Amino acid sequence: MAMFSADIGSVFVGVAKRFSADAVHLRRPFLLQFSGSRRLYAAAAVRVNRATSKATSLRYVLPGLASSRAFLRSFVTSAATTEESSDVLTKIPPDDRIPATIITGFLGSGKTTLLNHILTADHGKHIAVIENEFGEIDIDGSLVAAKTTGAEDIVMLNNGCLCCTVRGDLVRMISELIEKKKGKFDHIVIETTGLANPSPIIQTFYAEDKIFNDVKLDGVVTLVDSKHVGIHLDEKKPDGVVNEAVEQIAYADRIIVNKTDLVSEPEISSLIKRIRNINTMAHLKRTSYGKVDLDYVLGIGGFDLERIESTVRSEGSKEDHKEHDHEHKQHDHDHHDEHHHQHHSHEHKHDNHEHDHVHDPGVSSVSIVCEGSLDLNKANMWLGTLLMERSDDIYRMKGILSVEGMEERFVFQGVHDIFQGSPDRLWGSEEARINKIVFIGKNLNAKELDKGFKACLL
Ligand SMILES: Nc1nc2c(ncn2[C@@H]2O[C@H](COP(=O)(O)OP(=O)(O)OP(=O)(O)O)[C@@H](O)[C@H]2O)c(=O)[nH]1
Repeated sequence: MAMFSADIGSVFVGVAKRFSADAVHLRRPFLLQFSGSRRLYAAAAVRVNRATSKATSLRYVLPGLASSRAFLRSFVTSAATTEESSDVLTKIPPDDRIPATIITGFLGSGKTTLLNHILTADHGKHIAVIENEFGEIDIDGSLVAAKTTGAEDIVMLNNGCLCCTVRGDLVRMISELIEKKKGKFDHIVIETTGLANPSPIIQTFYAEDKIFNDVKLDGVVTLVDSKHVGIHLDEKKPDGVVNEAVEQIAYADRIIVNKTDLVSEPEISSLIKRIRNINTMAHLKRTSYGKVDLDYVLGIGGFDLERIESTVRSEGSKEDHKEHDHEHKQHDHDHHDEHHHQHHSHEHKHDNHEHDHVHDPGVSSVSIVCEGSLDLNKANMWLGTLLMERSDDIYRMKGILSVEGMEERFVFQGVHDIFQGSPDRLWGSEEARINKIVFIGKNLNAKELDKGFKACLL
């Protein structure tokens, strides 16, 4: 069990076990534990390390006192690797990390257009931009620079795709930005190449201490070219090769269906259905020339435990219309969303052949909604085993859980093998304890997930 040098004795911390190089299956439960009697908890954001026995980082996100969520703090642990014992040093920086937004989308989908829209809008933010151009000439960089008034800094990442060869450069650049310009900008926007798979970029924010300590991932915004995306979604890739267009949709927190001026209404509707089949969690908007409100793309808290509710509640809603833009307004529509949510979940559980008979390469969303309380040990075992065995295929997940003996709801989110969870508000005395989980991933078996989850209920 890990030990913490910081004064968190009163905090009951669940610690994931570390695994040796050849460990494929859990020897002990992947674990979150709670002290039912205290309202002070630590949550664990845990990177399950299957691939290496070298020291890596476990991350724990400490919500601080339950009443003061604004003090969400993070502390990083550098841990030894033995399974049974590890000395963990903790640092607790204040939660003033700089938010970073990833803008992705296939070639020509409108990423630079959106970026220019962001940079030229009147939002008072100082934005540092990281442009990833595939090739030696930074065409996008000059396009952005030419039109920019709001960018504090534009850094080019050339000669490679952010998702593979230049990931190290991304780390270096963000570190340099922070070292040299900290305080001069308050948001980072990263525009990926059209061929980037967002996953490794997302993981960089958790895997790299240098970044994690100073920067928090705010969200993944995916532009979709309504006119051309169909061809890319249809493209059959060889085994083991990802379809970037599908992946970009799957990882998104916000989907912007762009270039709607070039297609008919029925085409847009059919595309939105198809997108929803891949990702039910993201908010979605249709537009042209990337014209969306800035708070739709900046400050969205897509990886923020405190905002999970808005995702799982609105999950399944077809589209963000004007009146659904803001979270506080979405709450007015709870009943509607809830209803739709459950209905949607049902569809996926029993019929994966819905929605125009489209089969994007095995990437889909699965929702589980059911009332009851979980046996903690069983839930730990189930979730832990699932992540150990399937984390490559589970792109993103979010949920709100009811755990037996716990007065608060437990909220969590994950990206592959990174898991982050925390108790949040108390369950209401009259409130039905309804668990909600959404998975987005490859080859998900809805029935199996549903069965596995329900077997953890008391
Ligand atoms: N008709 C139409 N054209 C658009 C729209 N949005 C962007 N464009 C145009 O589409 C072209 C590509 O837009 P960009 O913003 O450069 O797209 P991108 O995703 O940055 O492109 P890459 O960097 O090549 O991946 C440009 O000529 C834009 O002016 C739109 O909504 N409608």
